[in-house]
Amino acid sequence: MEKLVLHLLVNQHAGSGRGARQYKEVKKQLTEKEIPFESYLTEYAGHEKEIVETLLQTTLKPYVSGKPFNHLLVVLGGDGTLHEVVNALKEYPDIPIGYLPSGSGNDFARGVGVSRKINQALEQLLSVTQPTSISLMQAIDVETNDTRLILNNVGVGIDAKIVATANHSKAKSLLNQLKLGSLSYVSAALSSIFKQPSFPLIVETSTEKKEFKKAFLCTTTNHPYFGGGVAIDPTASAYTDDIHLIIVEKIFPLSLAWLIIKLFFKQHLTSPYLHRFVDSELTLTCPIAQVGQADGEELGEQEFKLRFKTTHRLFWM
Ligand SMILES: Nc1ncnc2c1ncn2[C@@H]1O[C@H](COP(=O)(O)OP(=O)(O)OP(=O)(O)O)[C@@H](O)[C@H]1O
Repeated sequence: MEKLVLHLLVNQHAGSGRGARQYKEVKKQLTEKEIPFESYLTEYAGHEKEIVETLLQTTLKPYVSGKPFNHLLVVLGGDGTLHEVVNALKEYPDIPIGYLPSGSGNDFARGVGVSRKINQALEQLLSVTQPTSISLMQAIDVETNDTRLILNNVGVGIDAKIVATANHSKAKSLLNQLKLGSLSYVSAALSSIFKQPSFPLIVETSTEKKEFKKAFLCTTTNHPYFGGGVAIDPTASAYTDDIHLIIVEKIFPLSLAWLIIKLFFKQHLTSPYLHRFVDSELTLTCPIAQVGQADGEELGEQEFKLRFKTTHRLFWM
């Protein structure tokens, strides 16, 4: 039987340089184990798509059970890099993707159970013999019909502001060097939380329509984690078709502080200030411009009308 060739798509800048260090370790391990591999290093944001398009023409094939499968695409980077690759392969859900998390937050790895220790993640990857189907969200812009695949979550309001603050903070790089990348989201949260205004929001599920006049946090999630390991909905799972939406309305600072404490102890879902919707399909309308984020990538400030559905793709895990 031919050996599986790994095609490593690497963002060396992920996790403020963690990607480069982990790539070195992975190369060493693969060479020692005599596992054949090719590397493709991203040189700029968006380069992932071009690399994937070239590989699609030359190398990548869908997985068919019982047939030889010789070339595996493996992403080494953070959630943002994986998001780009998954979207570049939107039309090819049967081409499996392996993943070695090297970002700051690594929420997808947490959500699907991939180790955030590089050697263990590599061991996990190399022990896989057949791919697993994982549920992703589709975020469809109702006006334009543009569709993005989402690994983790889409946020409007405070979590998007936290993502933007973390992405541009000098502390992120320092905290990543100290292997405390997740804390960059905590420090961004502390500096953004009292600046975020409330905004109106309309939620439509298959059974109800609800309007919020003063929403503050609005996160649609595919699995429990956002913001580098905060379990925003501990009951969500990337192995089911349910989409979980969490909304928190603007409340007094003391009540908010109490809710945040409960969040860290995973006791927040029972709070009267928190609204939770679970459905296989839902629509979210924010009629005034707000900041948004998708898998930690900034969507800028805009009005949102998004329909969420689920879909599946194969991962080598
Ligand atoms: N060579 C590169 N130079 C600059 N940006 C890059 C490069 N390669 C990829 N990118 C972009 O960098 C962005 C962030 O990458 P990624 O999310 O993987 O790392 P991170 O932000 O450190 O991790 P996390 O999302 O877990 O916090 C992505 O949008 C990706 O497309």
